[in-house]
Amino acid sequence: MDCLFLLPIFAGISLLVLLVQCFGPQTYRFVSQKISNMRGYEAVPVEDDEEPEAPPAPKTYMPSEGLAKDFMKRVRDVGVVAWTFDFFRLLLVMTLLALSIYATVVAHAPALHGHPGENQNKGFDESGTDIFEALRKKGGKKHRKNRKAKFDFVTQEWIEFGTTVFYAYNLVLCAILLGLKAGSSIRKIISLHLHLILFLAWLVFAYRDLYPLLTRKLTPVDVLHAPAWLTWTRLSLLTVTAAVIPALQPRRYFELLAPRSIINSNSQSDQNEAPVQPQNRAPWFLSRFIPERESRIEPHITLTFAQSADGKIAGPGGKQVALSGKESMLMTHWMRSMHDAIMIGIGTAANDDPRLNVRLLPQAYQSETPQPIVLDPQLRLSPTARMLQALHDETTPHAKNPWLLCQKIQDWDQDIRKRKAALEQAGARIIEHDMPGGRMDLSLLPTLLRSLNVRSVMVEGGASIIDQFLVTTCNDETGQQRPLADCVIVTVAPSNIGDEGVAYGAGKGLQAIKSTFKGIYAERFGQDSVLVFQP
Ligand SMILES: NC(=O)C1=CN([C@@H]2O[C@H](COP(=O)(O)OP(=O)(O)OC[C@H]3O[C@@H](n4cnc5c(N)ncnc54)[C@H](O)[C@@H]3O)[C@@H](O)[C@H]2O)C=CC1
Ligand SMILES: Nc1nc(O)c(N)c(N[C@@H]2O[C@H](COP(=O)(O)O)[C@@H](O)[C@H]2O)n1
Repeated sequence: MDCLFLLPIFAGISLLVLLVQCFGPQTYRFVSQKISNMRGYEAVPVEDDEEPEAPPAPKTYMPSEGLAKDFMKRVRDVGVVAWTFDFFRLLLVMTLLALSIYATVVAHAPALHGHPGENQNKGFDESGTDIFEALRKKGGKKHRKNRKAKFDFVTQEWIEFGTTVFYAYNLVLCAILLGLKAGSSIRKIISLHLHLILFLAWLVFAYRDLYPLLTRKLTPVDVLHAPAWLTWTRLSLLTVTAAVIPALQPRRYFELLAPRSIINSNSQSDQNEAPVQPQNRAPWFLSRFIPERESRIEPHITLTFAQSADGKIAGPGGKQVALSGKESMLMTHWMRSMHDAIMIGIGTAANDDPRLNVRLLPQAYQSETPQPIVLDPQLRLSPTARMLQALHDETTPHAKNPWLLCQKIQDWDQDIRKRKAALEQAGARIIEHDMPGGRMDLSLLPTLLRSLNVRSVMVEGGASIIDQFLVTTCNDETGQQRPLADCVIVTVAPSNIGDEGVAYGAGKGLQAIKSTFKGIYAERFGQDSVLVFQP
């Protein structure tokens, strides 16, 4: 079999794998949710007069600023240079596709070279490149009468047709890539597929046409079937597409080579300090405990917070304290960027007025801002909260409309309804949930997250939320009980707050974590120790 037949096979395998990678986890989640719903109905009989739960409100996206501006924003997110490389690759693949169509037609025109086999020893007849003449003959009256003959491809025609299909598939992937968000998992997957199959195609062509040049007896295979200029043009373009572009295209993590600017951008007082390197480790350190988005099937829950050496998370009266140093704070922002959502209790939202964004990361990562979720049973969040104001601030274009999880609305008085209207007006999305006694049963959180299409959440406190996450369990896929949090990441600062500070875990601090989770890792970030616990 001719090894060029491998090209459409590569495209077919890539398409299948791509479909599994893109839709496999969703399908699994959908099926397992249906199964757990069915199980739930068996265990808890639904009362007759119970209202069926309303479907979740449609997703709120950042408002469009017009096609041109949205497009420029997307290009800036990906990086102008990286995007230009992608665009250049699209043009090259388009040219390769056109040349393959041309080669198919050449192979289809017997006037040019007859059956490929006939030319095997003498090479392609360069004088016969009047393709239009050849086509005219091929598509003549006699030929049209016999429709069947039109599809009567010889091997060489099938080979070129397969190559055309291969490039058409690559062209579709290149075009999709141009429109995808920076850092999205689907962008990473498609990019990997493109790199891999184009490189494999290059290997096949190199074996056919370059390897013979190193021998004394062999002739480049494709020169036997097509004009030499066509063979060498295709090989050169493919070399640029499959080898030069992937080698030269800037990668996102390159920016980490300039850590000093990232760290100092936020603080004047750091100017005279010696350069520090450890923050470079943050994404790699965290990736050991926080799975990649595309590999998540069940929602991943990370519980995280900072504490003083004496186990306090805030000062007297709940006063917010900057416990994390700049290195561990940067690590926390990396952690935020690695989750779909970030969740806090309304106590923290009211007390700290947090922004919950990734502002310490380089520009290219700003689009990785997680979805803010506030557990706010009575809708106490202020409509002027910073996370709502950010929606109307030009300097924070990636701010996401916060979701407020509140109790079901039927018994609500006029005041709460007014607050709801004001919060919605300010950009919040209100999600109602059963909260008997004003508390949501947190063991149902994975189910709720699945229904909201959230694959991972970083829970950032405060005290009451931390306490609940340390003791709540839920069912895993096999029905076994397991801790709700998949991992607990604690930044321990080398300072004491004193007895008046806000404690967690009934005052036991790290001991409370250790009773359920095993300490598995400790890493220094600047002056702070970051401890990781898993069940
Ligand atoms: N050092 C750190 O890393 C952090 C420190 N903090 C500190 O924590 C303090 C705030 O802690 P808290 O007052 O305990 O507030 P919190 O943030 O834990 O929120 C408590 C409120 O959330 C709601 N809530 C709690 N559990 C719920 C449930 N299961 N279902 C529905 N709603 C629920 C209730 O309304 C409750 O009053 C602040 O002083 C803040 O500075 C907060 C976050 C991180
Ligand atoms: N990692 C960490 N270190 C500290 O020292 C902290 N005080 C906190 N607090 C959490 O971060 C929120 C503030 O977020 P923004 O900086 O405004 O984005 C605060 O509400 C706490 O959840 N965390």
